[in-house]
Amino acid sequence: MAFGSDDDNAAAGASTARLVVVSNRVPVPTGTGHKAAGGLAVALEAALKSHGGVWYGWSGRIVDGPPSPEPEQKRVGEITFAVLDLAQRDYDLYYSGFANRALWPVCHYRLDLIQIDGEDTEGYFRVNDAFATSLVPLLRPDDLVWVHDYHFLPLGKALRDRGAGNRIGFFLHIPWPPPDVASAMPAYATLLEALTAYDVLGFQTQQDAENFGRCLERDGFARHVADGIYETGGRRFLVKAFPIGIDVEAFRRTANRAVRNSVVQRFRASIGERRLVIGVDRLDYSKGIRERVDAFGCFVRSNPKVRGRVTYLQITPKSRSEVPEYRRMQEEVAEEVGSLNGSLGELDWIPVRYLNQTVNHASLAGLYRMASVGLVTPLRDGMNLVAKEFVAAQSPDDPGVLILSRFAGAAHELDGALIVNPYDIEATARAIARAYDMELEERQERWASMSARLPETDVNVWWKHFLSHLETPAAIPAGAETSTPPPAAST
Ligand SMILES: O=P(O)(O)OC[C@H]1O[C@H](O[C@H]2O[C@H](CO)[C@@H](O)[C@H](O)[C@H]2O)[C@H](O)[C@@H](O)[C@@H]1O
Ligand SMILES: O=c1ccn([C@@H]2O[C@H](COP(=O)(O)OP(=O)(O)O)[C@@H](O)[C@H]2O)c(=O)[nH]1
Repeated sequence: MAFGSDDDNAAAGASTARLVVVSNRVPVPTGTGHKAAGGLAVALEAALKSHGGVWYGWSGRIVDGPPSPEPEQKRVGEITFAVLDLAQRDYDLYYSGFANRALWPVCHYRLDLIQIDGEDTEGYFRVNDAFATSLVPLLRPDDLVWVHDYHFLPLGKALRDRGAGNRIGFFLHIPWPPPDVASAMPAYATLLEALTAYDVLGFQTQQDAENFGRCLERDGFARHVADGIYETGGRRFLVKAFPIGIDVEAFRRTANRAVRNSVVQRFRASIGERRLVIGVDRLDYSKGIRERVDAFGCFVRSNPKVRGRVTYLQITPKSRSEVPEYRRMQEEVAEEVGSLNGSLGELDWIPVRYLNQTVNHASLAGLYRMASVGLVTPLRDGMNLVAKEFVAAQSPDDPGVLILSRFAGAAHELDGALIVNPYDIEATARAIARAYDMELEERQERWASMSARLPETDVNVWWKHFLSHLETPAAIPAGAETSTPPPAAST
C-alpha cells in the first residue's frame, strides 16, 4: 500500500473556513505582550491567526470540586482560547493514567511498562466525552476541526456522536507501532473504531502511517481503497504522513544572535577550551538518557586523550513526575550521572553537567551552536525537534556533528547524521569518538545535506499541508481503486 505520494502544491493552505484546534495543552496568553512558548505553539497560533478560530483544551488547572462544564474563554485578536479545568481524579485517570501509563508506553514500544487499569480506561473515555460535550456548542457547521495527539484519540467520534458533521482531522505527535504491539492498548478495538471517525489521520512518518494502515486492515476496522484512502461504513478517510518540523528561519536567526546571549557566554567561560557534547530532552524513558550517559562514559574510557578536554551538557527538564515510571527513571538517571562523574571526574574536571531545568530557546540555540557533537539518541521518538534545532543552529563554517537514533522520526530525514542504535552502548561510544575527530570537510558535507532538508518540513509548511488535505476530501484517481475484500473483523 502506498501512503502520501505527494501533491505538495496543495500546501498553499488557502482555506477561509474557521479553524478549531484541540490539544491537551493550550498556551493561553497570560497577559499583555504575550508570546507562545514552543515552535509548535507558535505554528498553530499562526494557523489559527490565518483562519481565525478557537484553540480548545485543558486549562492546565486541577480543581478540587467538580469543574465547570463551560469552557473559560479568552479572545486575543483572531483567536479564542477556550479551556476546561480538570478534577484531580480525572487528571489522574485520563492524563497520568491512561494517556501516560498505557498509550505512551505502547506507542513507544515499551510493553514492559504498560499499566492496564479499568478505572483509567473509563476515566479517559469519560474525559474525552466531557471535552466533546463542551466543544459542540462552540462549533459552527463549516469549522475545520484539528485534534492533536494521544490524549484525544476518541474525541472525533465523541463529536460525531453529538452531531458534528464537520471535517475533523487528527495528528498523532508520537509513533504508531505495528499491529502486534499496538493491539496491547487497552480498549484497542474501541480506539481503532473511534479513529475511523476522522476525515484525515496524520502521522509523523511513513512508517507510522503504514503501521496504522496495517492495524486498520488486519483487524477489519477499514478497507484500503487507494493511496492512503480507507473506507468503512460508507465513509472514506485519509491516512498520511505529515512530518513535523521547526520554524527554520526563526531558529537560524536566533542561533546567529546567540553569541551575544549572556547565559551562553557564561557557560562558554565556565568550560574554557573544552569541547562540548550536548543533549536536550524532557526527562522521559523514551529519550534513552541513561544509555546515552553510559555511552559517553564508554567514550571517555576508551579515548584517554579526551579526559579533561570535553564536557557533556545534558539539559533535562523533569516531566510527568507524578507518573511512577517517570519518577523511577529520574532517580536512575541521576544515580548514573553521579556514578560516572564520581568514577571518571578529576579535581578540575566534571565530565557530565546534568541540569533538571528548562532552558529557553535563545540560550539553547547558542549552546547547540557551540557544541561539537549533538546527542539525540531516543529509544523511540515521534519526531524529535531537538535534532532539527541542532542542525538549524550550526554555523556553516564550523558545524557540529549530529548523532541520531535510528528510532527517532527525524532519522527518516536527517541522513547526514551519524545514525546509531541507541541500545548499543559501545557503537554509540564509537560514534561519539568519530564525531569528535571528524574533519571539517566531512562535517560540512553532512551538515549541508541535513540543512537543505529542513525547509521541507518547516512547521509552517506542515500545518498548511495538513489543512489543505483536511479542507478537501481525498479524490481517488481513475483506475487507482483497489478491489481487496475487507478482512474479517476481530473483536
Ligand atoms: O504535555 P506533556 O505531557 O508535558 O509532554 C510534552 C509533549 O510531549 C510529546 O511531544 C511529542 O511531540 C513532538 C512534536 O510533534 C515530537 O517531536 C516528539 O517526538 C513527541 O514526543 C507529546 O506528544 C505532546 O503532546 C506533549 O505536549
Ligand atoms: O530545556 C528545554 C528543553 C527542551 N526544550 C524544547 O522542547 C522541545 C522538545 O521537543 P521534542 O520534539 O524534541 O521532544 P518532546 O519533548 O516533544 O517529546 C524542543 O523544541 C526543545 O527546544 C526547551 O525549550 N527547553
